[in-house]
Amino acid sequence: MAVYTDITEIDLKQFLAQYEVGELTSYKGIAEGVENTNFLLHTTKDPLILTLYEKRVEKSDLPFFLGLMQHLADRGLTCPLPLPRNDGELLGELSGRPAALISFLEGMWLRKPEAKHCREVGAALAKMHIAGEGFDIKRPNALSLEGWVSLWQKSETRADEVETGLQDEIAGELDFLTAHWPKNLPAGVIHADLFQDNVFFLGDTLSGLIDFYFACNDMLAYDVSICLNAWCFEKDGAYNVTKGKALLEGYQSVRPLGADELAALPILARGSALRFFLTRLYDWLTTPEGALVVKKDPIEYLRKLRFHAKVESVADYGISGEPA
Ligand SMILES: Nc1ncnc2c1ncn2[C@@H]1O[C@H](COP(=O)(O)OP(=O)(O)OP(=O)(O)O)[C@@H](O)[C@H]1O
Ligand SMILES: N[C@@H](CCO)C(=O)O
Repeated sequence: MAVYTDITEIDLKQFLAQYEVGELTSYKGIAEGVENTNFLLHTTKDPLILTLYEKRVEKSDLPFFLGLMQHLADRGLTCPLPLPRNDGELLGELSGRPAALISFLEGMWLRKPEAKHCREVGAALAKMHIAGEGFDIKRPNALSLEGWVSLWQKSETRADEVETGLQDEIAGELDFLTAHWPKNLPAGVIHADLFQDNVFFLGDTLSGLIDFYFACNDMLAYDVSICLNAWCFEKDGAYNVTKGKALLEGYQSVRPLGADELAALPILARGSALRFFLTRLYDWLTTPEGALVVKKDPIEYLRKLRFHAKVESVADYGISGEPA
């Protein structure tokens, strides 16, 4: 459960008085998610999401995240919209945390996605990449190579508690990725965390994307590799080539990948697996016992990393290496 910060009804009502959102009728904490605190609010008008931004969100990044949602929604992408306060500001404060009200998006996330859903996710990611063009605030990816090295420095001495031999393996991996990380691939605004719980469906139809709080500027194909990792492996750790093919074809039906992007996919996927391994490892080692949050398994991402390290070409992902 991720309700890190509690709120009182009195404080909430004072906070809501700064918006044109009707009268509060009920509110409850949302158990899902690991990063921020979310509440579902019912009012005499529309339902709303209240987000209190927690440890990994820098307050200075919030204009990027909130502005991006507005930019994408203006360009037809279905995503939540931050609501302005009466003074025009998108950001306020509640219980000592930066806080925003966000429009409620209909839909549910899928526990057991199939290939047809992966195809839709690929297409939606490509649409997001195109809709992100022209967004004028920049945010470098804080969780790319340099960020990985500093995260690793915080965990490395305890890494072998999770699996023997990890210290050497990850140090070697970081050296490899540092030496071979692609440069000059097409870049733009990426979501950077488009996992199952951040994509809503109504029936089999994708109804919207949420949680833009890792969004940043980076290589577009890196975002594709994040989705391959998040959507195309089974619980037993096996890569599902049918899902991978569907996701990549879905993406390319909107934005074909160049030959350079296709060739780089294995190393990008290796890097994105390392990124989620490292944040999960850090949380695994630092989250106190009894904390009301379900810790995510770092080893799941280590297995994915090892899979990509053995991939020889994109044919292993289920598509040809020729640009579509
Ligand atoms: N705009 C929205 N409309 C409807 N439900 C939402 C919305 N935003 C968040 N939620 C609900 O809150 C949950 C957690 O939200 P979110 O994924 O943004 O949290 P998080 O802590 O940042 O999560 P993560 O662990 O994915 O980074 C979602 O799974 C969804 O149920
Ligand atoms: N999607 C991330 C958690 C949110 O940042 C993970 O599964 O590790």
